[in-house]
Amino acid sequence: MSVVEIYTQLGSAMAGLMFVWAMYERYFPYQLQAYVQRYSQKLVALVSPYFQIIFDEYTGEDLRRSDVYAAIQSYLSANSSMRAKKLKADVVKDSKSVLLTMDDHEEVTDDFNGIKVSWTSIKNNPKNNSYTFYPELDERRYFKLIVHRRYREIIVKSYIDHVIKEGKAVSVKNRQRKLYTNNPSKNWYGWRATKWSHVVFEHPASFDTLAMATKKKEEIKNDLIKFSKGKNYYAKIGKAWKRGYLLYGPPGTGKSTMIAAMANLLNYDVYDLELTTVKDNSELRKLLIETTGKSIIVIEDIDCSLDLTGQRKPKKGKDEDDEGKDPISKKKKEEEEESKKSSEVTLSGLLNFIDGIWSACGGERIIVFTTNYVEKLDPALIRRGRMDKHIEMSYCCFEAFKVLAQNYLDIESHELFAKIQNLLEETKMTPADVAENLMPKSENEDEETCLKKLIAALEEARKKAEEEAKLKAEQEKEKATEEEEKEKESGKIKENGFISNGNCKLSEDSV
Ligand SMILES: Nc1ncnc2c1ncn2[C@@H]1O[C@H](COP(=O)(O)OP(=O)(O)OP(=O)(O)O)[C@@H](O)[C@H]1O
Repeated sequence: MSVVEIYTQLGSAMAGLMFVWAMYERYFPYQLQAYVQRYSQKLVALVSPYFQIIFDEYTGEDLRRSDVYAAIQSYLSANSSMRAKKLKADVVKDSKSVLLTMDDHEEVTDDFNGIKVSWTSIKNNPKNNSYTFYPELDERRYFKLIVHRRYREIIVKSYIDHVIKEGKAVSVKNRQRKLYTNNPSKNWYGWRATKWSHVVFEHPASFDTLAMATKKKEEIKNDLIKFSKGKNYYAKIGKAWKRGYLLYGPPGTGKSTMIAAMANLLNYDVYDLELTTVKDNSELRKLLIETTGKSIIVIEDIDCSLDLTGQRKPKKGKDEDDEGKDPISKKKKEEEEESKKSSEVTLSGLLNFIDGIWSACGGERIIVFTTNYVEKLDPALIRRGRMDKHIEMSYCCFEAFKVLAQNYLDIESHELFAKIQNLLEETKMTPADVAENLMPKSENEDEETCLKKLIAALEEARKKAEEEAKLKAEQEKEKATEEEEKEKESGKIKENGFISNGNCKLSEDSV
């Protein structure tokens, strides 16, 4: 047989096969095709020396995106970008870098201790969109891992763990951190539910720019780092991997700035929990479960968030209050009532949120409360173990000022520093106020002008404080004199044997 004849026969055989395949795809019932595919795969698996593992993108009854799939995707994106022929590009992190992932139906090989494995990313489109009501639900993506049977044990026991661990580390490095907040929203049935929504977290604060005494700052930093590396330690002592911080101090002392610095140091997400929009304890628990690991859950101004006494005020009878009211004010009152009762979160609900059995789900979470009035808080809420570390954010000291001078004016020392140091020792000024004075307001304002501005503000604050102290001392003196006079008066009456009772005077014996 000549070469030409061979090619002719091969060509017609191919054409015939393609025709049969097209007929099969088009006219063979879709359900039967699935059977054929399944059994042919089983047959291949029986004779093939390779075995395969499938990792679906969506798993579980509620079809949640699988963490394992995401980890594999990250692992392969880091390892395949030099080998895969077709890559997909995604922009990450401040739109500055590009993340390359394997495109659909691409195959790459990986090497694990000398064992060759093959990964393929597969996307199955629905066979026939017209059959399905929600075509996109039928789309399936998965990774297929193929490896020789003889390495089954090592792959199952070590390789997959290695891929997931590495992949998670890559995701953490590449991810954009998020700032979540809970917003009330109406669901389909009109019920109000509060849900997390997020924006990209981009606060520039860091421990370097945080104005605070160096020793205290280092202590907090070390505590945070120790916590973030403490997974095994927490497991060993049988404690959930979480830590509570209470930040207290006057407004403008850097409590919010400290939270941002914490998140940036640990590379954590931030969940800013607005308690007043949480309906009740079960909704609070739901929000907690929805938070992810590597996160800081913040409740700012906890003292004014809710009436967390653990006791609800008794509700008044409706008619009792509403009588005689016009419909508009009645409606207004109803709305007010609605918003008041909108949060029925109790102290015990919040305590459960912090360290109840549910709080252990997920792990690696920091809970931060901030308050301007620590003395107002229920001791149960802030006892050690719940709020493990209490940090006082106080007025600006000289060390903190030096950080601000470096941040705002790029200077480490100046002849006016000594004067500022003396003034800061005598006067209370928040870092926010110091920062405001140090910030140049125009191009003409150089460092000296800004430092002089701060000195003037400090002297003004000292004068005000002295006047206030003088006034207070006078008031106290007046009060003391009044009390003394009252005591003298009552002493005189007692001496005369009478106690004054309004208009009439009674003898002591008759009382
Ligand atoms: N310790 C600090 N270090 C650096 N900057 C600070 C510090 N304290 C305050 N600031 C500056 O003052 C501004 C206000 O501070 P911040 O919001 O962190 O204070 P706060 O204690 O959270 O106040 P509030 O109790 O009113 O919420 C910040 O944007 C920051 O620029």
